[in-house]
Amino acid sequence: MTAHANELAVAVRGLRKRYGDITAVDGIDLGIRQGEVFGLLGPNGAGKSTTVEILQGNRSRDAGEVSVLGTDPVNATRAWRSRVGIVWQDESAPPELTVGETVRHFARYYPAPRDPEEVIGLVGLEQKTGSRIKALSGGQRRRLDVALGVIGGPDLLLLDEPTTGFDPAARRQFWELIRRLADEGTTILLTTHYLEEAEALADRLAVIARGLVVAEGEPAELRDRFGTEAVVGWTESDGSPRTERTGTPTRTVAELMRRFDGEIPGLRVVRPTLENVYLRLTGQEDTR
Ligand SMILES: Nc1ncnc2c1ncn2[C@@H]1O[C@H](COP(=O)(O)OP(=O)(O)OP(=O)(O)O)[C@@H](O)[C@H]1O
Repeated sequence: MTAHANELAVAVRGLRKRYGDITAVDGIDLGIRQGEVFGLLGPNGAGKSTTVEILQGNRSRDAGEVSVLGTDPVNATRAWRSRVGIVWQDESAPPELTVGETVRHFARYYPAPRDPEEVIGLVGLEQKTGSRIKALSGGQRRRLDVALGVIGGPDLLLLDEPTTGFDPAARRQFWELIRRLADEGTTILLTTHYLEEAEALADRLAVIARGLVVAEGEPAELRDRFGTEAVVGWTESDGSPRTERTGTPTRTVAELMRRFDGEIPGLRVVRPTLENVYLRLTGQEDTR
């Protein structure tokens, strides 16, 4: 790949993957800078997991160039694997082991692991160090999975839908954990269905739909770029509600002011949220 690509933690160009007749990934380009939290956002079946599995070196691809920490995952070595943290859902650890035993056990797989007690503290499980895995709640179990993903001291952490099934409080606690890891300088790629999650965590995000990146940028930038239209609503003299989608809401309101000669009945101006933008980009917009 080019010299520029070497500065990126993850560089993907023209990635394609088919499963029989299904095109899961249809030519994806991605560039993830070192130290950033990058969100891969998209609806079910968009191709997020397939992409992450290819980056992990756990799935073959049909076409495209992929560089993860300067290496093609197809040529993954043990040394490379120790630099890429993967958070598995329900890492297979014996349920009879305690949290402390499990983290210390996994640390032995790595050449330069982090301190197990420090990692347990990082994920907020210090009160549970002596608890058996089978006694953990779902959210605590997920924190343990993250602890096992970072115990090797990775430069890059890959998280595939880390908070699916969490209640809102657990999700917020998990976000804090991700921010703490990001503050330490770990590059993080996370996939999510939740726009709120991508907005809360990601420095930049790519929206993917039908195996393609349909938009990429900072959350605020995407809102500005795709969300310039506003909906102006008002009530006509006969009481019927009206709405108009417009790129120049001020002009629309000025015209209405002239028409109503002052106060406009039921006036509202609604700017699209990032959620509206996302739904439009992924083709799920309610067009009523
Ligand atoms: N092992 C597989 N064999 C056949 N088809 C697959 C396989 N894995 C994924 N697919 C299909 O590829 C497409 C993309 O799936 P993928 O899991 O990558 O999407 P996703 O964005 O992660 O979706 P979700 O959010 O539902 O996990 C889907 O149509 C899916 O059904």
